[in-house]
Amino acid sequence: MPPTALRRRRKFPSKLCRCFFVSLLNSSTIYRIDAKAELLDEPLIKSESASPEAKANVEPMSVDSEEKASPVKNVKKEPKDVEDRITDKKVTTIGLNSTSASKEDMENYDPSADSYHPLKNAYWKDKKVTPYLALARTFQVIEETKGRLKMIDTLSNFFCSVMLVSPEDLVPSVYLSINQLAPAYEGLELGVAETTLMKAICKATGRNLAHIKSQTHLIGDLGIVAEQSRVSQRMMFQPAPLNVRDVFRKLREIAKISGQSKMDLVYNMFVACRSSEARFFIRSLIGKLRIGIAEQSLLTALAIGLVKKNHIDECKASKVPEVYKDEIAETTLLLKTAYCQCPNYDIIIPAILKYDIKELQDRCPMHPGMPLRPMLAQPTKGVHEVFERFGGMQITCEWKYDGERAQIHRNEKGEISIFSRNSENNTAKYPDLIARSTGLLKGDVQSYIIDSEIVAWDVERKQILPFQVLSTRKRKNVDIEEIKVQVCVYIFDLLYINGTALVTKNLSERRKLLLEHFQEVEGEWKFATALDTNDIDEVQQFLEESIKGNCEGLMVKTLDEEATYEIAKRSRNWLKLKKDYLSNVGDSLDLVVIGGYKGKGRRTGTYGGFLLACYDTENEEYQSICKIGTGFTDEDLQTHSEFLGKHVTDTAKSYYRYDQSLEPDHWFEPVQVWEVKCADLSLSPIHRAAIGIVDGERGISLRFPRFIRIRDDKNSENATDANQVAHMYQSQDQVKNNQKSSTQMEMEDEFY
Ligand SMILES: Nc1ncnc2c1ncn2[C@@H]1O[C@H](COP(=O)(O)OP(=O)(O)OP(=O)(O)O)[C@@H](O)[C@H]1O
Ligand SMILES: [Mg+2]
Ligand SMILES: [Mg+2]
Repeated sequence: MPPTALRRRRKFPSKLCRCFFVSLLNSSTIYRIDAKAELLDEPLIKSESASPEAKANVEPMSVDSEEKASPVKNVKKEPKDVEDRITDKKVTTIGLNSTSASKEDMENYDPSADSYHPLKNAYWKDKKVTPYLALARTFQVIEETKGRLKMIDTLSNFFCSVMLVSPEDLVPSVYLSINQLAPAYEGLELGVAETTLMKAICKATGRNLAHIKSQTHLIGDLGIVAEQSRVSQRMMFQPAPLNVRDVFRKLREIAKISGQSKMDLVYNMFVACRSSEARFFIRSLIGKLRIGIAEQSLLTALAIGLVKKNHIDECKASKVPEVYKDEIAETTLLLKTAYCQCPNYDIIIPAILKYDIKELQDRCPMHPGMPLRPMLAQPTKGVHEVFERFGGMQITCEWKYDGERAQIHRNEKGEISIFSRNSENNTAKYPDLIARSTGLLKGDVQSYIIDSEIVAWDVERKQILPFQVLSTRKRKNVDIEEIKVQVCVYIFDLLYINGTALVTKNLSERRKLLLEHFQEVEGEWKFATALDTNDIDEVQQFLEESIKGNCEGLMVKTLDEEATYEIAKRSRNWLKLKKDYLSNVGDSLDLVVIGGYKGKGRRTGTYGGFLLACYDTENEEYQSICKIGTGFTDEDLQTHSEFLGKHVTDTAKSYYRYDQSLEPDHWFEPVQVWEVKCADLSLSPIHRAAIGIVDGERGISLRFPRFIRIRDDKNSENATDANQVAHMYQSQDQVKNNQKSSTQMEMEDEFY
């Protein structure tokens, strides 16, 4: 079955549309806001000698002490006097054009409510500056939400409000929602040590360090401890309320400075935090927001927010949800596609606000220095399958090198950047490549982007070394003098040259330009060994040669037809043919470790087994696929236990799908990906991988899974996708032949 036929219908747009419509239709409420109440949002001074009138307008000094780490939905009733100030006096009824925010609006801010109206409920609309509190409350409700669709809808409501009333805050709001300070590839990290934060919290709240430490140990979250500690905070001056753009600016500043001034800045910001702001400010600094919003959810939320914004005025009963469903799906696709070639919100967001979404791809072009999502390949299990797929199309076979994918960029200034498969900036890892990069050029080359594989190289024997050798190379702060593992780069594609993107050209043209502008240097820069042939025996022989040449097998690619470079796609125009998978599964899987089982016997003191999951990109959830206890050395288990022990969570994440019978001793955050091989894939009554694709009730599990290695170059959203799992299951011979063996009960590994 072709992979497209495996795709389930996307469920979420219609549900989201429903939420959207409910929220728009319920939005005719008339709001009562006290004109005076806006004063409550200003910086206030507590003064014992203040006049009674003055006092009436002053936020009580104890406001923090009244705030609890309570969910937004259980908003505490204000004391009568405050309530009076908001509602009793000078009550004015206003509609859409309200100009002032009431404390009530602020306290009740809940973008997850069915009645939420992105314009009417954006209580900051008169000031046009987004309060950090609105974002923190959004995070708070998202954290309490179970379903991913609802989480995304909530975030889209907030984004829509920002787009409508304070659009210049959209960039910082987006970065804060995924806890980044800049595009991921710039690698700007906060790096504030937990003890520094604890000290700042102590100083601000008067609590002692031992207390904060023990609370953090107990609760497992310094963010919550920080929020609760603020109950004891007393101060003469209530600092000005925080807003999104200042918080973002300050976080960037914090990332760039060190020592006492860093500590002071953290302290000053923390003191100004109100209610849940403290929780999320501290979590941002730690680097774990814990709201479960990652890149794909964020992009979906942005797209939905954009559609909501575009229809904010015209949403009448005459507009049927179906109309929006398609628009949401199209907008999401266009946005995600543009993001693959331009993963930079500083560029994308102003463009979506200014131009039609259909222009986005042209408005945000690729350019050197900014990684694009690499094209990926489909696994196959034999030369015959390759020929079945490609029919009469002209193909080329290239050796498949087993190293690390590298997208190498040179901009007009001559600066070189190297990006991993996962678009991480690996430039600092390869100073040796940068030093010798001019040797590669032939003729007039100012800028380029090449696609390649870096492999470890034995300089004396002049041969490729296994991946394991490359993985021992230092990752950061590499000093060129101290490099022990030499590397050679095997180039297989050219995506950009001298200001022109080549991704829409065919491989044969791209290859021609590659050979025209670049040259090989022995043991440093090589073109991937290739053979253009449509002869099945020659392909078979070339495969054998590639194995003798220390490669994994072949990559088979179309040359002229259907041969463009498909950014971010797992394309059927690139097939991988791996020697050791020719007869069974076709490929290894890259799975996320979501739980650990305590070891027994020899494995006491470490985890003895783990629960693994694949990633379902459509529902954005992790689905259990197998338990694993094989393939680990004692040292591996030690390393895994130490690392994963730092990422234990109290309960399973709301976006983990598993059967109760699999409940591990510890759940983990989805932080690590492992490459795993298995004997085959079978239908499972317990596991949830690809559930609903192949079978409505049963998922798919791996039989005899074996740990191969950690995939540092993949994050958990790059793990093997549910559709890939389904495809691998379907491609097995026994399934194809409809034999019953695939329905046998799973055989789990023993962990002892
Ligand atoms: N000639 C080549 N053309 C393309 N890719 C190559 C070539 N030689 C080696 N590679 C590497 O092979 C990879 C594809 O196969 P591999 O099984 O290693 O993928 P992966 O990194 O595990 O990702 P996935 O399993 O998600 O496809 C490419 O990403 C690239 O790093
Ligand atoms: Mg590889
Ligand atoms: Mg792989």
